[in-house]
Amino acid sequence: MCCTRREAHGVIEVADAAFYYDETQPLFRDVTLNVKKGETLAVLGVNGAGKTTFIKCLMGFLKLKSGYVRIDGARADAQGPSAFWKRVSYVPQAKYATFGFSVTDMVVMGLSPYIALGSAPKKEDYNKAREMLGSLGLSAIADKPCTKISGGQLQMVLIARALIKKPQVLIMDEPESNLDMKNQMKVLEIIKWLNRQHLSIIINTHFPAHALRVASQSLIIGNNEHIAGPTEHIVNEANLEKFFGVQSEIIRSGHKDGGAWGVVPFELADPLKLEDLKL
Ligand SMILES: Nc1ncnc2c1ncn2[C@@H]1O[C@H](COP(=O)(O)OP(=O)(O)OP(=O)(O)O)[C@@H](O)[C@H]1O
Repeated sequence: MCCTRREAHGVIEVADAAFYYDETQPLFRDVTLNVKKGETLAVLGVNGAGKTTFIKCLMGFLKLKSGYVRIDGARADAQGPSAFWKRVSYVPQAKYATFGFSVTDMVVMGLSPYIALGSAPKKEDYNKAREMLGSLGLSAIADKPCTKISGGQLQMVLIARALIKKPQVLIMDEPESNLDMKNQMKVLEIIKWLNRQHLSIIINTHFPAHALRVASQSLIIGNNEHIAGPTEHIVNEANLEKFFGVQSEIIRSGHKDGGAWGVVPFELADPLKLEDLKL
């Protein structure tokens, strides 16, 4: 059966991508991958490996040193910001809010590519925002200032802000890192549901089990090398030891919805020398 060019080549195409801050220490090079419609790619790697840098390059916040990114068939660096941000939503790592916008105002801001410059949001925009907050179980904090909610609540609000404009592509930087167990599950459920709505998603994550659960493809960025491919080939015990220096056991539960995964780390490949620590 025939398919559209986008389905064949991916909604997000990355070709031969390379980036460094310091030329002698490239963070990644020759990264080539395709994320198709309705697929999730998980990006993993140790702290400082370059995961955030990679997604900043995808969104044009940083310019690749070589290679290119295509979103929906068009070079990302050739699309105007308005066209680009109608297609793509970004959920940054939520630490704390510095501006005291209300939660509802923050979510309405997600519609900014559709609100003409100098115009105020309409009543229907606020209604959409309240509906989105309701769907994510956040109605109780709708009127609070973002400076007075927790880091995890802010993370969920930023997800609501990203989804309100109905993007084709969602890029999330460690969306579950700040969240309690239930909210982590909510984020994973949201990702799977969005895939079923044909969104293409990239998440940076520190949870290999989450990659196994929601991502059909994974990229692990390491020191001087990377690997990418189907998640079950990439996120395995050998690669967790190689790229993270941790010996672990991967366990699959018999959960009804495609299975849930557990990654049990049991030993550092390079143990700490705590006997040298003078307390
Ligand atoms: N603006 C910058 N200038 C120079 N070096 C930077 C800059 N931003 C980040 N780096 C360095 O680039 C490397 C990759 O950083 P990045 O934030 O992409 O890592 P990460 O994999 O997302 O880490 P984490 O898991 O800790 O969030 C780190 O060594 C970091 O110190």
